[in-house]
Amino acid sequence: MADVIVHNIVKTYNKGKVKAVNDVSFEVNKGELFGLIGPDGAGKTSLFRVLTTLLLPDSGAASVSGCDVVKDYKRIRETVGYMPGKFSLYQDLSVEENLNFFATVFKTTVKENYDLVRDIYVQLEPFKNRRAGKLSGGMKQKLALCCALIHRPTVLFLDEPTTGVDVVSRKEFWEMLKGLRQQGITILMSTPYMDEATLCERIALMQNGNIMTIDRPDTIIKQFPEKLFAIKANDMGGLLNALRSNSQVKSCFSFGAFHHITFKDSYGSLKNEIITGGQGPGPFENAARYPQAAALLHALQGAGFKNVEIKLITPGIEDCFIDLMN
Ligand SMILES: Nc1ncnc2c1ncn2[C@@H]1O[C@H](COP(=O)(O)OP(=O)(O)OP(=O)(O)O)[C@@H](O)[C@H]1O
Repeated sequence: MADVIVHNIVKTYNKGKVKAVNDVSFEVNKGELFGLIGPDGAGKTSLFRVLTTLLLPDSGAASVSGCDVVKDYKRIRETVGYMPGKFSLYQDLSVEENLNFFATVFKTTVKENYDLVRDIYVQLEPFKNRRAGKLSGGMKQKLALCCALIHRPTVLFLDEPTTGVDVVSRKEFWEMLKGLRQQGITILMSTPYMDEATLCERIALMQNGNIMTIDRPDTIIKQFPEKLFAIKANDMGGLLNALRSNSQVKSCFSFGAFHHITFKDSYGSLKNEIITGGQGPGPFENAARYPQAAALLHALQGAGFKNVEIKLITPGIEDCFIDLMN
């Protein structure tokens, strides 16, 4: 059953000049962990603000736990939890005071719902008298999550909860979300980090106010339409230029230690073969099977590149995102 229903929502700013959310529709099932994945400016915050009744949509309809975001806004405010992207707790109040404050606003007590936040709050307890403004980024994030949960929401909206947080805290945060899902809370979270996409049950890839695709992360990856290769050499800057001007290369993007490329010829009968895993580092081996990759290797070596390495890889969500954008 759908807990969040979004139907043709449009949200514009500046008298329609900026289209932040462009006719977006999707549903989030009860108890699901759903990710809205997209870069800055994609429209994630605007959509969250519509769903949490902080902004009115220009058109379209949406409901959360059966309540309409316009007509039933009071009910939604009582039943959902919202952790905004910007830290929005009271910096001058202590950890404990912030939590008590949010519990009181929602006409409940910390004691009443402590079981829901206990696993998170125990990590904050040693600092319970510290002012929120003096907490580390990871601790602020945990406190904000506790405050968003303290009234036992049915749906939790988390707007970029891991942005600007260190890697260890990000990992811990995802562990906490798994725990919350076991409690049956529906979670809708947004993130600009593509690597977090695979931690969600389903994701929507969003760009310029539009949803490009919605599905399970592994399904989106399987739908990547080409063979993808990772390539590196001694001169990565020169390699990028060489690849982008090579007539056989269809797309080329820099991905950390490698560049990712696809070829114009998708290898005919191999096109629909599912790639099950990366083939590990090492020189490109199967020249007969992938003649264009072998030819490219040869051409690059001929052009003076050293230590050229090409390997067939499984695409990641970022590869899929770039492919859908083009
Ligand atoms: N109050 C506003 N007035 C005018 N334009 C706005 C306003 N808020 C957002 N926008 C614009 O709407 C578009 C979508 O912004 P939004 O904040 O919803 O995206 P986002 O994906 O959450 O990105 P970010 O992480 O940067 O917040 C952007 O072009 C942004 O500049």
